Amino acid sequence: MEIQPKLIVFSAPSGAGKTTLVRHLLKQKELNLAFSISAASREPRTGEIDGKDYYFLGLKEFKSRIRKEEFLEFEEVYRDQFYGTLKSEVERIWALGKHVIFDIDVVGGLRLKKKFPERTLAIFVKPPSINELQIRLKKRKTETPEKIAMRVAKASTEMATAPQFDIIIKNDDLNLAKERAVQVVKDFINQPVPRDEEE
Ligand SMILES: Nc1ncnc2c1ncn2[C@@H]1O[C@H](COP(=O)(O)OP(=O)(O)OP(=O)(O)O)[C@@H](O)[C@H]1O
Ligand SMILES: Nc1nc2c(ncn2[C@@H]2O[C@H](COP(=O)(O)O)[C@@H](O)[C@H]2O)c(=O)[nH]1
Repeated sequence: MEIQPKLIVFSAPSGAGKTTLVRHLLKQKELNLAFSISAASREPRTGEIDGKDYYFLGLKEFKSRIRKEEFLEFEEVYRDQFYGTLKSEVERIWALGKHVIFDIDVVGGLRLKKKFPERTLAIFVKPPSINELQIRLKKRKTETPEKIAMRVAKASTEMATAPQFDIIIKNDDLNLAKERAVQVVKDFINQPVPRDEEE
C-alpha cells in the first residue's frame, strides 16, 4: 500500500526533551518514521557523527548552501550557529516511503507547518519550567555554562509560541510524555491527507 508521506515536527526550547522523544518514536517501527538529519554550522560534540546526528557543514559551507537555495528552512538559532533542513533530505526520506520526523527550533517548526499545512503535525514540547531546562542542560553536560545561559535566555520567547502549534506535549513525567507522543503521531499518520496537498 502506498503511504502519503507526512511531516512530524518536534519543537521546543533547548533542554525540553525533543531529542529524547524523537528517539523514542524512531524505535516504534510500525510508525514508519525516518529522522530528518539537519545541517548545522557548529562543530560536532563528542560522540556525534557526521551524517547521522547532523550534516556538519561549518559556517562557510552553510552560508554557501543558503545562497544556492538548498534549504527548505534554516535559522540562526543562536549567534553564528545556523541549523537547517536541506530539501534533499526530505526528498531522500520520502523516496524511502517513510514519514519524516524533525527535531528543530520553534521558528523552523512553524515555517514547515506553513509550507505543508495539511501534511504536517507540529508538536511543541513543554518543559515544567524554565528553571528545569537549566537543570536538564547542566546534567546533560554538552554545553558550557555560557552556552546554557544563551539557550535559557531564549526560552521564554520560545515558550510564547506554544499556542501556534497543533499539539502541546508536557514533558514532566517522561514516560507519560512518551506515551502521548506515540499516540498523537499514530493518530496523525493514520489520517488521510486532504486532496489539495496530495502530490
Ligand atoms: N521528562 C524528563 N525529566 C528529566 N529529564 C529529562 C526529561 N526529558 C528529557 N530529559 C533529559 O533532559 C536533557 C535534555 O533533553 P533533550 O536532549 O532531549 O532536549 P532537547 O529539547 O532535544 O534539547 P536541544 O534542543 O538542546 O537539543 C537530556 O539529558 C534528557 O535525558
Ligand atoms: N530551524 C532549525 N532548527 C534546528 C534544526 N536542527 C536543529 N535545530 C535546533 O537547533 C537547536 C540546537 O541544537 P543542538 O543540537 O545544538 O542542541 C535545537 O533547538 C534544535 O532543535 C533545523 O534543521 N532547523
